[in-house]
Amino acid sequence: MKAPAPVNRHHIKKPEYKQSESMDLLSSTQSIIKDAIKRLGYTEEMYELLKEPLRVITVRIPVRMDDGSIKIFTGYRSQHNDAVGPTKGGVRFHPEVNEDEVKALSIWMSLKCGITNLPYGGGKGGIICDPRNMSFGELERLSRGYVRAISQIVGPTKDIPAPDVYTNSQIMAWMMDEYSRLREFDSPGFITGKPLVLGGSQGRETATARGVTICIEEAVKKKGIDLQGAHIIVQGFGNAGSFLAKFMYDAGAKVIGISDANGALYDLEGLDIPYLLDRRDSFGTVTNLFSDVITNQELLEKECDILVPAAISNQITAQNADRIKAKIIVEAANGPTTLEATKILDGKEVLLVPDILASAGGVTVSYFEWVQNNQGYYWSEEEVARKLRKVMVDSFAAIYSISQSHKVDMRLAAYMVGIRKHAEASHYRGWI
Ligand SMILES: NC(=O)C1=CN([C@@H]2O[C@H](COP(=O)(O)OP(=O)(O)OC[C@H]3O[C@@H](n4cnc5c(N)ncnc54)[C@H](O)[C@@H]3O)[C@@H](O)[C@H]2O)C=CC1
Ligand SMILES: O=C(O)CCC(=O)C(=O)O
Repeated sequence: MKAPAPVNRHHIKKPEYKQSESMDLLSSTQSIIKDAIKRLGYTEEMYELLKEPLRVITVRIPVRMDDGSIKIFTGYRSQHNDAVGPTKGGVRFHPEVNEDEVKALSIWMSLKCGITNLPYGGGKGGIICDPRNMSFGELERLSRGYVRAISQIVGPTKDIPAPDVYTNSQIMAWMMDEYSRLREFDSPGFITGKPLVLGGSQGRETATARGVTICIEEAVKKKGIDLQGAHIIVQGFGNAGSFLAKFMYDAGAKVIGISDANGALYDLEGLDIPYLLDRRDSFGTVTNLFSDVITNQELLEKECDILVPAAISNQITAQNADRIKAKIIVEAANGPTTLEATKILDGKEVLLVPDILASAGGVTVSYFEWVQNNQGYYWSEEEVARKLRKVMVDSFAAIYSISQSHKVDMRLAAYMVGIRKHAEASHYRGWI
């Protein structure tokens, strides 16, 4: 790895898509839900219920900017299905977030909670903004404004937000503080991913990466690969990607590539991950400190044993799937691989561990945080790690076994496991 050099932002090349390929996350997820519901023997009415969220709210949030002007931001909160219990899921701050994406993400949260057997349905939120160009004060006012705008439909027994792309424990703290000013019956269980001093859980910050790590450990056993010395590429160096890279480095694997929104670093000898972790900023950016960067798309196509997309959606498509050389892909990001690409990779016998399984460690420890908040009794990091491991190992085994017995790919198997609880609960409630 070369020493830091003057900033040289690499041009971000968008991935190419085939004309016929669907990049629409909502319609893609609906088509798999349809297949899963049918294979489980449920009716068309059940599909009609579960293919869309029960509730989606769009809000407009006026925020006083530092220059004195007022800017109006648009935000969303989507609640997929609350037959099992309150809805749960993160809030992303991103310039390209939109209503359909938030709807799809809330459906995926239901699937994750179904797979890990948490007493929740799925929820998700988003605000169209670019926090990288906003001050601390502007971000605080936006976070508080969002909570005021959605306060009627969220709460510790209704819908519990958490961090996602470009949001963090500080933003969760502001949101919790705003909620506690609005509601008489304050509870830290309104939101998870909080700082430890405000009722956060040990292990939540690293939970998504821990869950991905456990999936990698299970996947290499299936493929007969030794993790020690295995070559790993991680796309994204934020909460999910950076801790994952560190866990892989600590396990003796060789992390040969990492990336962020500006480009990618690649070194066949292995990157110095602790050095990079020390230098990344709070948005998971580090490559702008280097001059010898390649593009994200070039990185994805490099030879490796394990590829972990841990950034954004639609990165592996029908256009590049054929050129992907990894033997195992573990999806830390939500929706990084299109359906067409999933089929191509399955044909190449790549073991693909899907997002709704691989990234479920985050919501699992968020659930632990909510339980600890509700009982007012806090667990050690070891206890959280032990409980998380059991959930992830059992979930991986259940999905792998369904994929083998039904001769379907791991994604469809995960949908079959994840949707069942919501279908059953909706049925028992007499909705269908
Ligand atoms: N934080 C969590 O607990 C969970 C996160 N996830 C998913 O993991 C993924 C990453 O989330 P976090 O690490 O939390 O976000 P983050 O905001 O901490 O980091 C995002 C990373 O992606 C990079 N990135 C952004 N745009 C990019 C682009 N166009 N090309 C390449 N890289 C780009 C950023 O530079 C940064 O390194 C997302 O898909 C998120 O939904 C899934 C489950 C839980
Ligand atoms: O921690 C949570 O509740 C949700 C995490 C999340 O948004 C996700 O898994 O995509």
